[in-house]
Formats: sequence, structure tokens, C-alpha cells
Amino acid sequence: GYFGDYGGSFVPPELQAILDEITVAYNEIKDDPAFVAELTTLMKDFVGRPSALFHCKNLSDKIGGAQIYLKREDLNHTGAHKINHCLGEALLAKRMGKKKLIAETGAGQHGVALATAAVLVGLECDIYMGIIDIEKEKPNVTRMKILGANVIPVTRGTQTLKDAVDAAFEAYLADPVTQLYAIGSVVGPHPFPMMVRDFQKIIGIEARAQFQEKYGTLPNHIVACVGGGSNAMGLFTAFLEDKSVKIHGVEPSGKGLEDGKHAATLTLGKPGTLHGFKSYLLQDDAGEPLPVYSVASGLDYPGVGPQHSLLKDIERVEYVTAGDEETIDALFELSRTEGIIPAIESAHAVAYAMTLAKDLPKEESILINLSGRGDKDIDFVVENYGKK
Ligand SMILES: CC/C=C(/N=C/c1c(COP(=O)(O)O)cnc(C)c1O)C(=O)O
Repeated sequence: GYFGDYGGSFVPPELQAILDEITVAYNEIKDDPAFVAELTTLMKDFVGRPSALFHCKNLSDKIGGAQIYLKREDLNHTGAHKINHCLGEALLAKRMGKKKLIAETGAGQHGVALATAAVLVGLECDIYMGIIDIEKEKPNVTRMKILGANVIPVTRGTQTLKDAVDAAFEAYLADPVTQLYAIGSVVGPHPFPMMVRDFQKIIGIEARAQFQEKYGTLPNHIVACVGGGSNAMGLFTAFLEDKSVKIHGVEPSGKGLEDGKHAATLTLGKPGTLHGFKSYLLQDDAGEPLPVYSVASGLDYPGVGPQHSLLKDIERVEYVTAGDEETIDALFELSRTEGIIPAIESAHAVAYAMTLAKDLPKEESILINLSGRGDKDIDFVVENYGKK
């Protein structure tokens, strides 16, 4: 594998040849000054990096414990962290002479980000999306269409994220020459988990420098939600060697761990193979992925990035959970104390951080990766949870 026993690529031979090509192309361009310059310029002038580091004074004072900070990936162009790896993947596809970018989406953030990057580099874009998520994340579906992407409804299985990945993989296998599968997280066969992590690690590099520059020290705790695991690896990577920094990954316990309506892969899963890679997996006795659930479409995935599986085994990261109710409460709490409406996915990290802060002294600090904004979720939240 590529992360201890985890990762690798379990794919048909014809796809392995293509993956090897992508690995070679990526290793060639990742240090190429022209590529780095083009990506850096787009990060600054198009995405709006560096993203802000914000101290939630009101929320911290209200809880009366540790100081809570947000890394504002919600302020990126397109509204989440996904744009960081989509731009990298789009530039790579362009360099490789591809004609089309394809991907899965659940929350629609990855879909919007890839559609946006495709426009920039002049490539076509097909986005596979479960019909349940198409219904739930309407604003993002509309944005993808306005951006000129083809949103392809997925009606198989649970009609959510895992099924969208299945459909996108099938389409990719049908034509891996003119298309690049710009996968939406640190998942999939090698080199995708490594490549997406490399494009996302700018989050932690910036946050570590900003925190030291502002406060002359490192945060005591860093927290991120974990679906496939890309925003978390984006924040965590720069801090992995800082042993004083405690790291927490928050998965969705949905309606409860005991009744199966969750997606807490690292808490209740075990090693298995899905979508061409080995990692912790919520699976049945035959090794088939179990149906999963989360109030957040972007966390609703039975697998998880292989690097997270290694970080769990070596106990460098503590993987915890947040349920639907406390997550929606946290979404409203952040909105009504700091005027920031988070994505439901990101609100899982806020919910856990609020609980963690309570029992910590005021001198301690918790840095949360606010991976996305809640614009996509506002109708769903008000329709299903009222005004709280
Ligand atoms: C690629 C499938 C996941 C999606 N989104 C996941 C997501 C996530 C979880 O994805 P990871 O960071 O990869 O764990 C966190 N925050 C926001 C705002 C998200 O939109 C999507 O389709 O937009």
C-alpha cells in the first residue's frame, strides 16, 4: 500500500496502466515551476487564498472554555475546500491532453468546484450525482448547470454518494483515455489519495503559519470533519510532526451508532477494499459496503481515505463522532453567535469542538477547519429542522 497496509490500487489491468500514466504525469508536474506558478496564481487570484483564520470570541466566551478558531475554507471561491484539489486536477488533465473531467458528488460542492475548474482550463465536465442528493442540494445542482457541466442522475443503490462513485468509475473505465476522473476526496486507487492530499495540504500550511504569526504558538487541538477525508488531511498534514498538537477527526454518527444509520467508518468499520483501494470500511460479512447515512450528503460514504486508516492505527489522530441533532444545533449556534452559516458537513466539526472546548481552560486553543459554507443547506435545514 502507500499508507502502511492501506491504499494501493485494486483495479483492472487496463486501468492500472492509465493510473501509472497519471502518477508519472503528476510526479513530473508537481515540482515544475510553470505548473506551481499557474496553480499558485489561481489559488491567490481566483480562489482568494490565503483563507482567513478567525477567532470565534463570542462562541468561546459563551462556552467559557478553550478559545475556538476557524480556518475559513468556506470563503474560498465556490464555497468549500474542494476547489483546492479541483484546480490541481484540472491543470493536470489539461497537461495530459484530456478532453473531459468527470467526478462524483454528494453535497454538490465537489461538483461545483470541478465544473468551475473545468471552465477555467477549457475542458468538458460530467458530474455523477445520486438523485437523493440532487433533490437535497438543489442550489449546487443549479450552479453546476449554469457553469455548463452535465449533471448525470444516479438511480442505483442508495442513490447517494457511494453510488455516484460507482457510476463515475464505470464511466471512467469506459473511456480512461480522453477523460480524467477528478476524484472528490483522498480516496480511490493510488495516486489519488496522495495527489488530493498534496493539493489540500495548503490549508494546514497556511493555518500553522497564521496561528504562529498571530499568537506565537501552535494550537493545542485541531479538528476537522471526515467524509472521504480530504479537508481533514488538508488541515492535518502540516501538523503531523507537531506532537504537542492533538488532532481530532469527526465522523457522522447520524441517527445513532447502534441502529446503523450513520457513516462512522473509522469508529465501527474494519479494513476492506472499495473503489480500488484498501482502507477501513463499513462492510457486511461478505466484505460488501453497508448502506450508510448522514444528515450531511458529503459525509455519507462507507469508506475513508487510506491515510486516515494509518493515522488511526498509529493513534496520531483521535477519530470521534457527532450526530445529526448536535450538528444541526451547532450550525444554528455558530450562525447565531458568529454570523457564520457553516455547511452541515463542517458543522460536525463545530459540534465536536464545542463539546471539547467546555472542559478545557481558556488558555487552550482549538482550530477547526470550516470546510464549507451552508448556502447549499439553508432550505433543507429550515424545512427539516424549522428555525430551531
Ligand atoms: C466528493 C463527495 C463529497 C462532497 N463533499 C464533501 C464535503 C466534506 C467531506 O469531504 P472530505 O473533506 O473529503 O472528508 C466536508 N465539507 C464539505 C463542505 C463538503 O462538501 C461533495 O460532493 O461536495
